[in-house]
This record gives sequence, C-alpha cells and structure tokens, in this order.
Amino acid sequence: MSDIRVEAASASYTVHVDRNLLASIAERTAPLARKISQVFIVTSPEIDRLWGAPVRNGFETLGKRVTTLLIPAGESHKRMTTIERLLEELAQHGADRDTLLVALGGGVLGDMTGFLAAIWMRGVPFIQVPTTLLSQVDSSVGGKTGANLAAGKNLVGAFYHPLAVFADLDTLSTLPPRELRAGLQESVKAGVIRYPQLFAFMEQNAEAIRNGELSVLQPVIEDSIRMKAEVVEADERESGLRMILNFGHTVGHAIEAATGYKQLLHGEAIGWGMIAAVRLAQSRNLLDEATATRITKLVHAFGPLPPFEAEAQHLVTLTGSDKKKRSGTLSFILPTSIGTVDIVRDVTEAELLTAVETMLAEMRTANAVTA
Ligand SMILES: NC(=O)c1ccc[n+]([C@@H]2O[C@H](COP(=O)([O-])OP(=O)(O)OC[C@H]3O[C@@H](n4cnc5c(N)ncnc54)[C@H](O)[C@@H]3O)[C@@H](O)[C@H]2O)c1
Ligand SMILES: O=C(O)C(=O)C[C@@H](O)[C@H](O)[C@H](O)COP(=O)(O)O
Ligand SMILES: [Zn+2]
Repeated sequence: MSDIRVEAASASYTVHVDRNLLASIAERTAPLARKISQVFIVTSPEIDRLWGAPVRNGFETLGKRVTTLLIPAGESHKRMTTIERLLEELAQHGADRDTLLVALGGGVLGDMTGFLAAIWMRGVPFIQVPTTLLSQVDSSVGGKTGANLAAGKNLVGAFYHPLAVFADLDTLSTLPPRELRAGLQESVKAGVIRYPQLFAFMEQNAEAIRNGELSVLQPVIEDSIRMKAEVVEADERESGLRMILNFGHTVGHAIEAATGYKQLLHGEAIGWGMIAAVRLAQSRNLLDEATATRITKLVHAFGPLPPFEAEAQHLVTLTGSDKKKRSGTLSFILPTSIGTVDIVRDVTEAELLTAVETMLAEMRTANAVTA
C-alpha cells in the first residue's frame, strides 16, 4: 500500500494505491469535502456493473444522495457533445455547488469528469477512481482534463486537480489484456524520460508485468505516479519541464486523430509515437543505437502495437495542432539516454517526415511478418 502526495502549485492531494479501496472511498473523502450533500458518479455501464456498487454504497451509507451518470466507453465519446449532455443531466438532477463528482473508470472518463467538475457552476470538487492501468499510472494524476475536437486531441480542457485519487489494484482484475498492455506504454514513457530504475525493472520483469502480476505491477504503478507527481509539482502548467510527459505524444496524438480516435488505444498510439521520436533522436545523433534498441524493444514487449493506415505527410500535418507549438515552432521531446530527454525546438518538417516514414516502414514490416 502506498500513499503518494502531489504538492502542486494550485492543489495538494494524495494518490492512494492499494487493493480493496473502493468500499472505503466515501469515508476517506468525507473529511476533504465536508459540505457535500450530493454525489454524482460518472462512469460507463460496463464499469458501473463491475465496480460501481461499493463506491455508491459507501456514499449512501454516509447519507449522501447518489446519482450515477452513464456515458458509453471509448475515446470517440471524449467529445464536447458528451460534456454538454452531462452538464444538462447535472442540471436536471439539481446539482449545486455542494456537489461532488466521482470519476469511476479509465482516462477517457477521468479527463471528461475532471473537465465537467471544472466548469459546472465554475468548479465543484471531484475525485478520481481510475480503473485502467493507464489511468492509474498517468491520467488520474496531474490535473489535465478535457476533450478532443476533430481537429486534434485534448484541444479543449482545463487544469483542474482532484481532491484525491483512489487507485484500487483489484479493479485491474477485469481489465482486458490489450488495455493493460496499452497502459504500460505510459510507464515505459515514465522510465525513458526520468526514471531509469523503472525502465530497468520493466525490462527485467517484462513477462510478469505483461501478464498483470500484481507483485511486479504495483511497483511499476507506484513509480510511474511518483515520477509524474515530481514533474507536476515542478511545473504544473507545462511551461517547461512538464513537456517531457509528452514524449511520444506529438506523433501519437496525430495517429489518434488520423484514425478517428477509434482504431488504436491511446497507449498504443503513444507506443508508435515513442518509436518515431526515437528515430528522430537517432537522426540527430542524440541517441546511440544500443539505447534506441532498448527503448523500441520495451515498447514492443508490451505490444503488439496494431498497424494503422495513414500517410506520413498527413501525420506531420496533424502535428501542427500540438499544444506544445508556440509562435509556429513545435517542441519535440527526444531521448538522449534512458532517463534523460532534450526538449528540441528546431525540428524541421523534413526531419519529422523522415522519422515518421521510418516508423511507418517498421510498422509495415512488422505487420508483414506477423500476417
Ligand atoms: N489527463 C492526463 O494527464 C492523461 C494522461 C494519459 C492519458 N490521458 C487520456 O486517457 C485516455 C485513455 O485512457 P484509458 O487508456 O484508461 O482508456 P479508456 O478510458 O477508454 O478505458 C479503456 C477501456 O477499458 C474499459 N475499462 C476501464 N476500466 C475497466 C476495468 N477495470 N475492467 C474492465 N474494463 C475496464 C473502459 O470501459 C474502456 O472500454 C485518453 O483519452 C488519453 O488522452 C490523459
Ligand atoms: O500530464 C501530462 O502533462 C501529459 O502529457 C500526460 C500524457 O500522457 C497525456 O496523454 C496527456 O493527456 C497529454 O496532454 P496534452 O496536453 O498533450 O493533450
Ligand atoms: Zn498519454
């Protein structure tokens, strides 16, 4: 069991990582939200069926009025139309400022519920109850909330932190293996950008981690959270250091947009994006071949990364809506060793195109071999 603190500029909170947490969430939240009279659990029908009851019962036992708001699973629903529908439902159910929102689910639900909490009556408290590996290691921590537009990933949103995060390891028992593996890509990212000991641990225990064995998964989850907490504490609003959490995301987000947010899971797109970034780093002589191979090998160890159809030039064009772009210049997070990265601001379109073409060629070769 671990309690990891996040001391960010605008908020401080605890990320609880443990088994059998769901039933005690209400009790643990009560001292943090004394005025709360109504609770809205935002989840999907599937997660509600699997894990909703203990969370709901906990709040009802404390005498709170609990309403469950359901949204369908999937990245394609992470849209403003869903947010607007949820806002209307909050209004219909008489939500006021003494309302607590509970995000019960993966990163899609967490990002949207956080945004909902940020804008409902200009802000009400919320807690994160992440039930995917990805949301436990990354998305529930750090206060990035929002939704996608057709033009690009997470283009609308707010920085808005939860009151607390409850990562119950038992919820991972029902997670489909593909979702678990996709989430591990964010932990590979964590290792590459800042935690070499985490990267080495993942290399040494790849098989058991991939199989979801809690004895090895738990330290991966806790280290990923610690890494993210450190970065968010140093740079909450991504004016500098926090950009490193975007390693693999510039091309990864372009892949998600190019495939309509439907074909690849976020973690899988980030896996391909990290490979493209590795190729870019190599082309600039920032990264030696042996280290590049260690990174791509670990990415593939948590694959297979599904192939997808997209033109290299189209992906490069889509990177134009990246939020790290300032005054027309895009910043790239390029690894220089296991545990260190450079933020590079002078990557040309031609260089990026070559790296994306290399990644796509590797994808086609891998696909041809497995087909
Ligand atoms: N805010 C951030 O800092 C941040 C960080 C990383 C990723 N993200 C965002 O997170 C999203 C991806 O999150 P995700 O990978 O959790 O995907 P997700 O939220 O779509 O969940 C994946 C799938 O798993 C199902 N599921 C969830 N928990 C389950 C469980 N315990 N048992 C069975 N099924 C379960 C869901 O219903 C869904 O179908 C993306 O939108 C990404 O942009 C945000
Ligand atoms: O918390 C962060 O900062 C991250 O970049 C974490 C990423 O894993 C996550 O996918 C995030 O949603 C990306 O944010 P964006 O600002 O690039 O849309
Ligand atoms: Zn991510």
